[in-house]
Amino acid sequence: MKITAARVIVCCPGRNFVTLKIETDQGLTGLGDATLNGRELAVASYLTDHVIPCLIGRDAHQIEDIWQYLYRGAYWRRGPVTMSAIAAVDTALWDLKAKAAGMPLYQLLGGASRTGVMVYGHANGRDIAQTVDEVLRYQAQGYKAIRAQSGVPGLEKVYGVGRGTMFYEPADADLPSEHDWSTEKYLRHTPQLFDAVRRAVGPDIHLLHDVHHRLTPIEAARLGKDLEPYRLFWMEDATPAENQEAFRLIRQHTTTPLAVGEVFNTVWDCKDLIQNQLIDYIRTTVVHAGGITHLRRIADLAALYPVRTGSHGATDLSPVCMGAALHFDLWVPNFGIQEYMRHTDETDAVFPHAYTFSDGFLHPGEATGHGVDIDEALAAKYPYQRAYLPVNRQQHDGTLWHW
Ligand SMILES: O=C(O)[C@@H](O)[C@@H](O)[C@H](O)[C@H](O)CO
Ligand SMILES: [Mg+2]
Repeated sequence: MKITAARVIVCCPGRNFVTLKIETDQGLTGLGDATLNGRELAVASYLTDHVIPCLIGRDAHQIEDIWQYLYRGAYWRRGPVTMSAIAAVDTALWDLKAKAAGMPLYQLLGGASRTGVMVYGHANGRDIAQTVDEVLRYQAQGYKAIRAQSGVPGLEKVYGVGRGTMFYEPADADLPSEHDWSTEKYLRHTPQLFDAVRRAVGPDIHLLHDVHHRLTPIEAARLGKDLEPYRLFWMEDATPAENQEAFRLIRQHTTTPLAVGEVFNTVWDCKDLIQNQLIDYIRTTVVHAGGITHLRRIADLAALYPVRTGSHGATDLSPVCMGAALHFDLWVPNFGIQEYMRHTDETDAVFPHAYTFSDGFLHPGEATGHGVDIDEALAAKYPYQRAYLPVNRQQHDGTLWHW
């Protein structure tokens, strides 16, 4: 099956998405997500100007060889732009191979290891009361796992709380908007949030929280200890993880499970975290960690320790990534949980898909391939609109901090 053409489709149905479409001489096409929030055009150019010329004429069935060619052959390895581009090619090729085999992607990976993919929803509120109401709303919809993020008294804007409650979209301006931050106010407030949430939902709902890289290791250790009475499923991105060793300090002080990795793009970013059992869940994704091919390698390393998967699934990962992720999640033996921030109706219309939600679980469906398509005519009605993620400054002196 020869690759005859490939093109990048950039669209903005409420937010920007970058999609790679690969065509073959057998009339089959494959899709891959290449969306990198706030840096979309960098990946679009990497694909169009540097990758696609090398794909034409290659055998689409040679997924591994093409992956190695694009990784080793780039010389400049790793990084979010390179690995998102490789991921898009890899995902499209797995889509093609499963379609050519006449089966859903999860069957090609090794079949279903579970009946469905447990997901967690995002309950966000401007304050504790509204966040509790949102958590109860998700519980009523059948979610078994719910992430809670709320505004912090004294801070105007914080991560995870957007305009309204149904959808949170962090890329909110033509140039980066500025948030203010106070670790002290956050550390005082968050245990109160989870005391109220746990009292409201009872003991059986999995509760999650995203610190979003904001704390130092010792501050993260303190928060982990303060949250222990509320039995979190995980505390995510407790501290920036370029220094993987930093998690050893957190690990020494708390039994609150730790998750990290949505910004990682190869196994090298998490090798030490996994091998030293400094985390419990690895959050790497199909779109940002080199596609299905590389994500399997990360999951296999994690399975030795035993670290489970908990892939990122925010609105800025397209339905193409979500579809492929669900096939991966249904198969992978050391599955933990899948984030499901949901997309808007206009996004879902551009990306028709086979996956379905029921009673707190997603299922990828039985369509061949990953089961997600793109309506190119509709996508063309939503041209790219530059949008940046915010930046964050310490409230007391304006120091640029982690967003
Ligand atoms: O866990 C999460 O969903 C967050 O960390 C994301 O919303 C993240 O802020 C965005 O994906 C960044 O583009
Ligand atoms: Mg996160």
